[in-house]
Amino acid sequence: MSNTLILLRHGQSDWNEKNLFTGWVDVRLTERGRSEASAAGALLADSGALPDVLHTSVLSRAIQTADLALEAADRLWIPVQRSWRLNERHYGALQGLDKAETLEKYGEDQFMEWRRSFDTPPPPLDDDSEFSQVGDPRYVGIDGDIPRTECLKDVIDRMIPYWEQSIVPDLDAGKTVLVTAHGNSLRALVKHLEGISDTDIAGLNIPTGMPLVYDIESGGSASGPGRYLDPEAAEAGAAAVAAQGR
Ligand SMILES: O=C(O)[C@H](O)COP(=O)(O)O
Repeated sequence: MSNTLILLRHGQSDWNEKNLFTGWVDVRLTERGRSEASAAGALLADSGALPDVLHTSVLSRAIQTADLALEAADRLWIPVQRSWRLNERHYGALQGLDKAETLEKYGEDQFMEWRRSFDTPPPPLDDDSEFSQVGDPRYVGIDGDIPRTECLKDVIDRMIPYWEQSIVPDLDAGKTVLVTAHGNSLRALVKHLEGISDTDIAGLNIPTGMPLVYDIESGGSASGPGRYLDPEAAEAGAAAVAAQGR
């Protein structure tokens, strides 16, 4: 007997539209992002994948996306748990930089190493940067320090404990679980669920606002690969993410 897990990357954000590295900077959805989120909720309702519980990051773009999707699916009332462990990868000193300018300045290899390598973080962000999260009240009580940069491996290390301790128990209790999060925190979770290698994960891009559904066995293993509810739109969205900066 398996239970349903729905992964949903937030809709287009202001900084997605402007082509800026975002990470932990708390930007909001664009109008297009809001429509993507509502359309995702309508898809959930149409497919009968109605969430019983929501897990989100503590970043507004994921929270807005969940609210809009759940409104469209008439499930605004479900219980919610939020955790910084589902946040986007901290993009270090790249936060706030233009992706195309960064590609031009540092070249393809360095750009892709920072963007998609498994274990090379970008340079750390200074605490006095306008894009730093030091002092942000939502991170009071965070165990350990707020990251100043992260690679994908770091995201896996801080996200998997939350998966195991908070999300898997909901699935094991028979609930349909919606997780609204981010391009790289969801890449980390998909890598874990599908056993994707450290090398091959570089080729995986998660589109904005496209529900990705897994059947999860007791204990948290996926019974097969994830399936997008709208595979054609998801493929086009993933290609657009891959092409950012170009
Ligand atoms: O933080 C960001 O800039 C995006 O959410 C993800 O960016 P990426 O696709 O360049 O990793």
